[in-house]
Amino acid sequence: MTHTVEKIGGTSMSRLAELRDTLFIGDRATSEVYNRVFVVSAFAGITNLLLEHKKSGEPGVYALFANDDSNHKWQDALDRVAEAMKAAQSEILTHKGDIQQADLFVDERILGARNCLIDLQRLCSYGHFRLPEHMGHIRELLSGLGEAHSAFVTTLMLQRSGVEARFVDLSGWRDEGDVCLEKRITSAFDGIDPATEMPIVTGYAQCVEGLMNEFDRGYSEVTFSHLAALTSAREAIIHKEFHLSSADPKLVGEGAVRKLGRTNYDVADQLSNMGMEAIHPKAAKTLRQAGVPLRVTNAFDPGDPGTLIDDQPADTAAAEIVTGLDIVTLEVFEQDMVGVKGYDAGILEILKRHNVRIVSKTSNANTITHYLDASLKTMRRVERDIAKLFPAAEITSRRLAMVSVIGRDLNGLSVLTRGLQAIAAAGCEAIGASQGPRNVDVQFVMDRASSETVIKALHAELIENAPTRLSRAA
Ligand SMILES: Nc1ncnc2c1ncn2[C@@H]1O[C@H](COP(=O)(O)OP(=O)(O)O)[C@@H](O)[C@H]1O
Ligand SMILES: N[C@@H](CC(=O)OP(=O)(O)O)C(=O)O
Repeated sequence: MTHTVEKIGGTSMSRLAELRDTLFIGDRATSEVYNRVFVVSAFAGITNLLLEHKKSGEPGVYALFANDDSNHKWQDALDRVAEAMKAAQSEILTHKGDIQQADLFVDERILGARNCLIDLQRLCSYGHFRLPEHMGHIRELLSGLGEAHSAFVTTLMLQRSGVEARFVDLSGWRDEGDVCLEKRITSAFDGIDPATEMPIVTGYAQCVEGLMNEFDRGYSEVTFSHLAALTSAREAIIHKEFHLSSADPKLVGEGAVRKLGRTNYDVADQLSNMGMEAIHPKAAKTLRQAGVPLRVTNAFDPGDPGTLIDDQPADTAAAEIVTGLDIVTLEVFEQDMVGVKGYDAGILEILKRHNVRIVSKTSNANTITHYLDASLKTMRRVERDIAKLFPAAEITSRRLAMVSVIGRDLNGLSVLTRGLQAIAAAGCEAIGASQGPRNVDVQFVMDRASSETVIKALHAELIENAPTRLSRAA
């Protein structure tokens, strides 16, 4: 096969009209327009409204429906989704006929979802049917609305510009079959010839495994990687709003950050652990196993080759990325812990039960500290369960931040020492710091209020001042 499979994230999707003139068409000859399959995310913010906010946890339709205290709340939230979808498409579509078609599409899908949820509530008012058993399906149904919408709008926009674009809806809308992810993708691609048409594929794919159930947020990269692997793509490409850079350009400055020319899956894994999702870890695995090379590019800089991600080690040691994450530390202190086994296992079991993501951990004789990515509401439940299991323990949760310095090879760079000095010189305090013997990341923990200053200070010390061979971002 000679085609590529290319994914566009939500932030970039919201600038779709610009993408038409750079990524999709630009100054390409007709022959260069095709042999590219696009997988799209929902427009920025839509999945947050449908499910819950990815960062703040603010409830969307799903979360409101799940704690259904009043019928109005989730219904109003669904209305807000429709409004946001229509607002997004009005920025992109210019032809009246297209806008009308897209409005109808939104109305039809939102009405369908609304009816489905109402019917389910009615059914579950009978004792034999339990709402909790269906929540997984509801989450799947709602997720799919966002990507179906964005793919539909993208197709309309491209067709209006003369591209043979084809809407490929993997969301299973009103579909009867129970199919696995592989079948869902391969049967949708039956009869599609990427050489003569451009498939615009929904980032959500309905399947018996349940995409949300298995992979949760960031699922569009899972669809993307499977599609690339199953169709033996020449290359899998993720288009982002910026070049994959040594730090967030919005925070450190576009002029100060460096573009990553190349990195490996080890670094990509550390980035997703820090919530940065350079690529979903499960998606990286699929591509790695299928031997499909991965590239991350700036969607708005089409002439640039971007960052190649493979499984190769670095030629020279270097700090590559500085990135931060708000975390909650869970400290369990018990004097009797010293020399006794089983405390850690007990805590882990509780964290697993509450589905809490562990970012990192440290322990000593009588204290186990987990650095977690969790809401305070979940933390209260976790603390309650730990108190029940270890009644004599002192349990403390604190809202802090973690900043991590990541690179394929950090050996010999004294990242920990230089990092602590840079943090102190910037007038901040490191509450914790850790580095493992494998030396691909060094983590610093501090107050949330100082995390941005720390990112800038570490970036200046370890990347801007480093004599690396990374090139500057254009
Ligand atoms: N190291 C980094 N390199 C590039 N962008 C980064 C980095 N860290 C954070 N970002 C931020 O990530 C944001 C979203 O990136 P992107 O992956 O394009 O989102 P999406 O998947 O929603 O399209 C950008 O607006 C940028 O500010
Ligand atoms: N919009 C979905 C799917 C996705 O993966 O989006 P993005 O590519 O913008 O992370 C989500 O937020 O989970």
